[in-house]
Amino acid sequence: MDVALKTARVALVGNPNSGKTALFNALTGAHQKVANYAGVTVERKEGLIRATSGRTMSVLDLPGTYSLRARSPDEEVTRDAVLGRLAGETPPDVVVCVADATNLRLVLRLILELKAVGRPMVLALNMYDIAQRQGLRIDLERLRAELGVPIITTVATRKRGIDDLVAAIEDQAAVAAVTESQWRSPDAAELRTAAREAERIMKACVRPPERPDTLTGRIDSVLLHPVGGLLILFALLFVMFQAVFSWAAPVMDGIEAGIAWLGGLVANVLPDGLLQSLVVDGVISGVGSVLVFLPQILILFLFIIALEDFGYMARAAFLMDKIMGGAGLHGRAFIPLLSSFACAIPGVMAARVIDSRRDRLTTILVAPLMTCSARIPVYTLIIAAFIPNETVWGFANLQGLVMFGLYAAGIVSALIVSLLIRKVFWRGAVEPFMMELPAYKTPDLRSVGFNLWLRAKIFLTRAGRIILPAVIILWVLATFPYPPENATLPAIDYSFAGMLGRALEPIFAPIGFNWQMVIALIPGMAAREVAVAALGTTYAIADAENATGLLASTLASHWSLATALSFLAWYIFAPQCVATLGVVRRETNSLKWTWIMIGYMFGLAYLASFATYHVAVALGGG
Ligand SMILES: Nc1nc2c(ncn2[C@@H]2O[C@H](COP(=O)(O)OP(=O)(O)OP(=O)(O)O)[C@@H](O)[C@H]2O)c(=O)[nH]1
Ligand SMILES: [Mg+2]
Repeated sequence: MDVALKTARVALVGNPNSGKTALFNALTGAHQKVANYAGVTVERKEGLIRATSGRTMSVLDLPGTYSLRARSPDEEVTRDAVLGRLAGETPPDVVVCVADATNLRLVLRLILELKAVGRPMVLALNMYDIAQRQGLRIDLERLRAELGVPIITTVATRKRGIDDLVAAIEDQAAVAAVTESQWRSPDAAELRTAAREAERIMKACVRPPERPDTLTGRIDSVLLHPVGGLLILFALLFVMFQAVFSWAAPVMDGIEAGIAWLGGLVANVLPDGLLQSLVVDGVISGVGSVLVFLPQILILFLFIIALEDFGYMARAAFLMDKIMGGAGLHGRAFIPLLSSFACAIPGVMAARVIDSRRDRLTTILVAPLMTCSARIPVYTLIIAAFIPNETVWGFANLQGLVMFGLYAAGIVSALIVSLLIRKVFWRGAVEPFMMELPAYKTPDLRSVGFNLWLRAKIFLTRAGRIILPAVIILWVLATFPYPPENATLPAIDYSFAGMLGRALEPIFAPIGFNWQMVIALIPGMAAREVAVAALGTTYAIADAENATGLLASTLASHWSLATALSFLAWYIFAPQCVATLGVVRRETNSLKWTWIMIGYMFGLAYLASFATYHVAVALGGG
């Protein structure tokens, strides 16, 4: 077969945080996650390049690595992809080594290793904008001659140099590669030779920057200060949760009013009866009760995305390292745990950056305790209904403070649980922190905006794919069978849902849950925010007079404070998300550990709710 006609396969390889994914996105038009810290990409992602010549090539984005001598599962993915060891895959036709032009020293060794593999290669000198701003002088001609590979300078985030890069890749794709991958793990002497060679090339080709990045150092002396740094971290978190409540309030009121208006409108248009009930009590109340929380989720993500782009997250990891190490967590567990604030699924996957299986398991087991964004609707609903919106100590909003407390409860229990895991299952020292601190970058407004839009899309898609079907099923269960002629109780009491709720109620009565809550917990296993939708549906049907009222005020009139607090405690711990359990099963490759996680989380949830309920009742909250 003609080489030129075959779809060439291209692999992007390079150090962590060198801009591989940004380049992948620029080449393919994809929107994979890009952030300013090492270890963002943990699996291979494939895309298509359409060259101006009309040719298409497939391109692989890979996890970052410093060497082909892989230690952690994510680095193994890269090694195996480069060497063509993945099942059913041949080695790539062209390897594109993506280098951070401002940080060539480390990548040179990787380039030498990659050259030894013997695939046709292109070097993309990325972040060239920063190199130029710093006045870093790289002798490109000399470097090209030393390395014997074509070099293209790129600015992935601005899509600069992309056409040249594609052209260079096409040229290399025409070069016949050696058939066998020749790489084998080097011994100590070879490693030393390679390091010396890299150092020599570095000296020969790169002049130190005229305007070195002193800003990063100056900012770090403040943000990484052992005491001041931690205070700033906590202040940031505090402001974040205050903002989640105070900034979101007006928009949420608007959305709530819109949903109530829509419900009223549809109720007028549709005739009384089953269809009206399905649309108004089921779909609009249920889905609407979750949609209201979109502004809060976006505000939270605005903070997270901006801090990630700025380069703060790796610093936060550095600051937390002592505390995490004390609790038996690996230094590299921070990023997986941080990702879990969005959702435990990417968090559990991000644990692939940890090389020791035990440390990885510990991280995976506690990741779901981090407050994922699906808990926000549950937390906010209960807080809005039961915690007064008042200012304490003259500056802090009480609702924001409670939210902060719930997040803190998740973090603290993750630390305690990992400590216990260490005590019960294994001992031994944890590895200290080992992550490069990236240079600070001004967050790019367009990419922050775009990432927020992606978040909104994820949230809305969940509302359509998970919440909508769940509320429809629940509506059916809560409506049928019809009550008997001489019924004395509300109709829902005679329905399947009512029967189920009543049957399971005794299990949950000791922790203060009523049967409506029990009903909400069952579809709430699919995903946490479904519980809010389910409460919306259940109470809309059960409480027909109040149906147009807002869910928060309905709950406030039906639950005691103790019940509400107990429900919050339940949601800190309970493993209410089947998708996470599936990913834990896949990533640990062990049913045993999945069950251990389910068991300990339900156990903690029940205990915490029990204690919360009884303490609250004793203090007069019954
Ligand atoms: N100024 C500038 N920033 C860039 C450039 N390319 C990437 N970045 C930024 O560098 C950071 C890292 O980019 P990523 O694409 O996530 O890096 P990666 O190599 O995929 O990182 P890992 O997946 O963790 O290995 C992000 O903040 C990007 O916005 C560039 O050419 N110029
Ligand atoms: Mg990446």
